[in-house]
Amino acid sequence: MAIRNIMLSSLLAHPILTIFLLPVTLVVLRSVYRISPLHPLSHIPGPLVPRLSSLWLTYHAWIGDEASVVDALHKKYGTIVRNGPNSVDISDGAALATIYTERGGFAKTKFYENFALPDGVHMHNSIFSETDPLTRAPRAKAVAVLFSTSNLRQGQDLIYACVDKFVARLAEGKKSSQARGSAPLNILNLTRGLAVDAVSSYLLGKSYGALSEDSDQNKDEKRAVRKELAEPMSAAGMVDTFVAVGRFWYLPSWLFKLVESWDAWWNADEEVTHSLARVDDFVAGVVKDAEASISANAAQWKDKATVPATPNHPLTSYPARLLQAGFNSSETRAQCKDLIFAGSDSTGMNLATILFMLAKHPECYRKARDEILASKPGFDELQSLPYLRGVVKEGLRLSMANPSRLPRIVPPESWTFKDTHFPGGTEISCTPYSLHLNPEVFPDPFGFKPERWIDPSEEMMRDAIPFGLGSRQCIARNLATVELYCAVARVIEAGILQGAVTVKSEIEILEWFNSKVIGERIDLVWQ
Ligand code: HEM
Repeated sequence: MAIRNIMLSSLLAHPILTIFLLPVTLVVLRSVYRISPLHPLSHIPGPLVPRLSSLWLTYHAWIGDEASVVDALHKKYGTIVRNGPNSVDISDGAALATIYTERGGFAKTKFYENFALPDGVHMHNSIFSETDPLTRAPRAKAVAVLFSTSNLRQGQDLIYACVDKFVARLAEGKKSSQARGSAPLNILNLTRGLAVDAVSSYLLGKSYGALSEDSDQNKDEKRAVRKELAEPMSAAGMVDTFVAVGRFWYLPSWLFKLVESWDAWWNADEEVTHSLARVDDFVAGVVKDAEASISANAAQWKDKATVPATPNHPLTSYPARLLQAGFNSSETRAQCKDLIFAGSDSTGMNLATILFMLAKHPECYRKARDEILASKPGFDELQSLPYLRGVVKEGLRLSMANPSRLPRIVPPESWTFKDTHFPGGTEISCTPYSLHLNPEVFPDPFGFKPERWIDPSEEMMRDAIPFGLGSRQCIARNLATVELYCAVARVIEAGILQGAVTVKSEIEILEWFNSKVIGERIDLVWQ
């Protein structure tokens, strides 16, 4: 009692010192608690610094080596490792089912909400960034049918139209590269262009026109496409801006907003501003078209059976479905913008990686070409060609479009995995990088070996999670898969990769949530 009174009176006597010392004391006490045996995760192995502070993960996310650094922890400490004061990563595929799939899986962590999108002054969570399953459900339900295999089959002409334009641009790029003495062609730019055009044509009811010279795009864009087919498409600035958000997504929301605004100001660039405005205009246009179509067809819509089933009909497009499900125009615009981002970055990166690997491994290219030329597959046969399937699956395994952990929260009732207990509220994750490069499941993990998928083990099927898993897996998995198969098959069939070689031996990335290809180029030249 006496000690307490002495402490209190000295603190009151020096209020300035108290204001300074109190938070420092609290931080020190919290740090001591986090590394003490009293902490509920004290039984999980891991190095000292991440146990002390979540700044460790924040730092590694920022510099872009999070996935490989966490993988190195697994190599040192085992399959279950503590990578933050309240955070654990598991590199054992047996944990996937409970974390992501069974009974809807565990909820996404709050920092997903840092990926919310603006529409003017309003921020909206997208289907991706929404953490509350009840809020996400009606939005996902409104659009899910567009991603069904039967809908995609009906919309195959739209996808093939984009793919054929892409193949033509790639062929032009090859010619121009050869004419300029083997100048490098940035295929990432073209694959991203295909992805934006496929998503916009198939889901938004109108092509963005990233690959078009003869569309109604403005002159600057036409010139950019013509110049060397390696200029960034106009949506690139917007896509890169959202990719870059992944480097500080672990920050608390208030700090995230400050850092994001500072970053936008510090890195202000005319091209990015133009890109953001162009995507905003495009999205505003498709939402307006959907609204006009809904009011023009109000009577027809009353009888749902009369609405045409074609996927790009103005009444059945992605924005039209959201509007008719009762979501306002502002939110619908934000959801559409998210598609342009989610749909172009990952599909573009995966397709470019597959083409890069085929150029790097001409023996694989020859096998895939022989198979395709022998079977002349239609849309429905593509995914059952064994070697082509191996090429696509191996590309998805190695491309690391989303290399880092997919974090979730252990529910309040807690969870025990293989005798290790995790209290409710623990941040828990599996990391695609560690699972995809696990030599016990994928021998010679860095090697590009399509044949390993001809008779895959159960563990391979379980641990390859390029699209995530369970109820929050990629909503557009079927669409992205169809795009990859159609594009890879048509590029191989056209013989464009004959004589192609890669400029670099590896694709170097920053391991942000959506990885960034360093230099934003994946170059090929032709010999
Ligand atoms: C090869 C291409 C693609 C890959 C590898 C990919 C990967 C992923 C992954 C890993 C997730 C889950 C993230 C998590 O659990 O935290 C995800 C979710 C999502 N993706 Fe994709 N994606 C691809 C293409 C697309 C496309 C083309 C679109 C849109 C047209 C899209 C839209 C979405 C959306 C909306 C979600 C959130 C789903 C939800 O939480 O309910 N993705 N994607």
